[in-house]
Amino acid sequence: MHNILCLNKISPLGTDRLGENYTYAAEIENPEGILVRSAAMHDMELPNSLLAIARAGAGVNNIPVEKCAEAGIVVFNTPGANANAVKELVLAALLLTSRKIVPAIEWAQTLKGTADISKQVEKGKSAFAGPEILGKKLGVIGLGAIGVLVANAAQTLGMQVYGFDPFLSVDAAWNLSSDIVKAASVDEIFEKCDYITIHVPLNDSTRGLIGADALKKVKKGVRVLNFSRGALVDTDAMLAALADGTVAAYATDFPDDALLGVENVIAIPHLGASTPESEDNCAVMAAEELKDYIENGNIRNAVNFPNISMARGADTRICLAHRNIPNTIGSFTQVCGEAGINIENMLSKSRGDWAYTILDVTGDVTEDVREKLAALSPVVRARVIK
Ligand SMILES: NC(=O)c1ccc[n+]([C@@H]2O[C@H](COP(=O)([O-])OP(=O)(O)OC[C@H]3O[C@@H](n4cnc5c(N)ncnc54)[C@H](O)[C@@H]3O)[C@@H](O)[C@H]2O)c1
Ligand SMILES: O=C(O)CC[C@@H](O)C(=O)O
Repeated sequence: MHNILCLNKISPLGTDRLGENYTYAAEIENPEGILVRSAAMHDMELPNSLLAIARAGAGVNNIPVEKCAEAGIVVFNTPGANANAVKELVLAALLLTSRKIVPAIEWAQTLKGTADISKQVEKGKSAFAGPEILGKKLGVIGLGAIGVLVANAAQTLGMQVYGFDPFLSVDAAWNLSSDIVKAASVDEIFEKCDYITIHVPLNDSTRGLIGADALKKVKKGVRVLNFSRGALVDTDAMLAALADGTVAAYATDFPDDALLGVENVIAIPHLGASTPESEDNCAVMAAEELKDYIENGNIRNAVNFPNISMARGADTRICLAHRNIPNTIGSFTQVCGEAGINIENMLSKSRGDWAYTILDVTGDVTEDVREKLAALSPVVRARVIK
């Protein structure tokens, strides 16, 4: 029986995929896998039993990814599985930041029980007028799974869309409408666009992407949308820009105390991925990634080890997570050779500092052999699957 710890509520469609050999719960002894959404894991003690963490979602900034690699724990995410849900909320936010819909609805509610509501409506509505998005310039920073969908959809709504992504993938380039203008720099987006939406991961190089410097370059009255992570936008700088009218409206999926209650801030409680469809998609993908890794040692959609999959070709599989340094594979074959183990099939892949090798073997892979492999200095995890 494989134990899976669920740190957040995970759609049953996903947990059902694990099958009868799995037990999953919010509290469980010796978990081999963790299923998580946004739960903060940086201060969590990682049990020795833990082989993998699957993030049912895109952002992995809640997980200590490098610490996991050092411990031989593979971290997965579910690329694109919630992208449409986020795209739809971003489209809503384009309109919410334009047409003052939220304060207008709140104001309309205050009319309840008062006299001659239709007259008051006609008199009061001018306070909530706002521009159309048709023909306006939208800058999309980050053209991954979400950014591409947002860019293409906004273009079909009649916006002039500028995109910026210095690491654009080939897949994203294929999916991006040819009408999207390629911005030469992020500054071009800041300088030209009436609306800016960010769809990049939070990391050391993107933290504070929209801060005081960026807000000095933007067009007056720009509308900013942040459905990626709160810390991508410097809250103090944003509050100053809202106060002096540099930013006409800021829509964020990541409210903080300083933003709540501020005029022209639309604060949404992290609802980007909260649709049944995306919760199902993410849970299914995460569960399948975890199951294939636990049962076969295959890696699909990891963020700290290479993707690597091989059909099972012998009774016993040895999986080695290791540092990407010379002569490591030679040391594996030497240990196997000395133990009389024959390697039938082998696959090794690297990703930056880390690598992963699968050996399908015949012969008796004893615990002693596994320990010898685990003791090799580049190896962070040696696993035998029979
Ligand atoms: N609000 C929500 O509920 C919700 C849901 C899903 C994802 N997210 C957030 O959105 C982010 C993006 O999700 P995704 O699925 O599109 O991820 P993705 O990995 O498919 O795309 C991210 C893109 O950002 C690009 N990028 C990285 N650094 C950049 C930089 N400095 N400038 C411009 N582009 C840069 C990458 O090249 C990549 O194309 C996630 O990391 C997550 O934080 C939020
Ligand atoms: O799980 C969620 O609700 C949010 C997920 C989202 O922030 C992500 O990064 O995929």
